[in-house]
Amino acid sequence: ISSSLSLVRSHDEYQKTADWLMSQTRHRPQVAIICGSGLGMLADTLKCQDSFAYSDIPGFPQSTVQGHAGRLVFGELKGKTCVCMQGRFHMYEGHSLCKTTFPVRVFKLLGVETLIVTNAAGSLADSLQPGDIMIIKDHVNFPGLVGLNPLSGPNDDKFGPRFPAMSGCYDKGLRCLALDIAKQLGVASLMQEGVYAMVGGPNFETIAEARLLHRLGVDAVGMSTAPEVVVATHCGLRVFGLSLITNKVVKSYEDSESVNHEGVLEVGRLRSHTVQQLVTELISRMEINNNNTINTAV
Ligand SMILES: O=P(O)(O)O[C@@H]1C[C@H](O)[C@@H](CO)O1
Ligand SMILES: Nc1nc2[nH]cnc2c(=O)[nH]1
Repeated sequence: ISSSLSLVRSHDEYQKTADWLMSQTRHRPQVAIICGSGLGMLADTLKCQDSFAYSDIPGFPQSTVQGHAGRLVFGELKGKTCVCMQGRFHMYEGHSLCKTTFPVRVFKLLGVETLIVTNAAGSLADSLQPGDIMIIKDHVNFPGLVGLNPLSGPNDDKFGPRFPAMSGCYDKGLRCLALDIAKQLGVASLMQEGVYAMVGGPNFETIAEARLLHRLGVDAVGMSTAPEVVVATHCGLRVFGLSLITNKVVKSYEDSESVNHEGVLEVGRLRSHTVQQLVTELISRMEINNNNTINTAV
């Protein structure tokens, strides 16, 4: 914990990255999307793209995980300006939590109002099958519960309060809208709301851990998302989250199946079209209050 505190970033560092991006693209995004494992294709739907390798963006961390391309893509989607992270940062890669959430505050400084987080997750709920899409209603931030929190360290009042509330951090209006869209697209049978839990990873769960999470009321488990949502909520972003269920978490000693990352990516490919349709329609129909779209001076 003490080593992660020493890695806290200053407001200037976030601002420098935001200023650099604003000097390189005319897009002024209203919506940010973070793509989970195997879900990088969400960026393909953006028109008039400007894209940047993470390695070229000052201050940006680097992706090290297969299925996370490491590219930031700006573009237009159904009349809204978006920025999409093709690849996120995970605690298990060795990044501090400030680093894993660094882009979220940069998005805030770019004028983003709504954050869409996506991830690949294993299901604990019997009602969730591989290929289903879970709208995240709430989360359990296991690392956060024991003090591994991206907001640890001195609070930056310019971003938000010392003690932010987290009840209601997944916007109810957007969740209802997504369920409505699922009905219209004819994919309602694939979708339900549920509780996501973040564990540290990188190993998948033991059977005893899976049983514990199930008894605690967790519907799906993964290795990301919660820190990004905590930081986004702290700085006042509206959040929508979805988990693509890529596997069932093994809960029985009689079950000989086991999960692997290639299988996780494969389900992402199989469901890419549906996830793209849902996110596109959601962005199209969501109301945005700011008119942050394009800067003609760049
Ligand atoms: O970035 P996400 O949370 O989608 O990635 C999940 C969790 C691990 O990083 C990986 C395991 O296959 O997928
Ligand atoms: N922790 C965890 N993360 C995942 N990401 C995709 N599937 C899983 C899983 O079963 N467990």
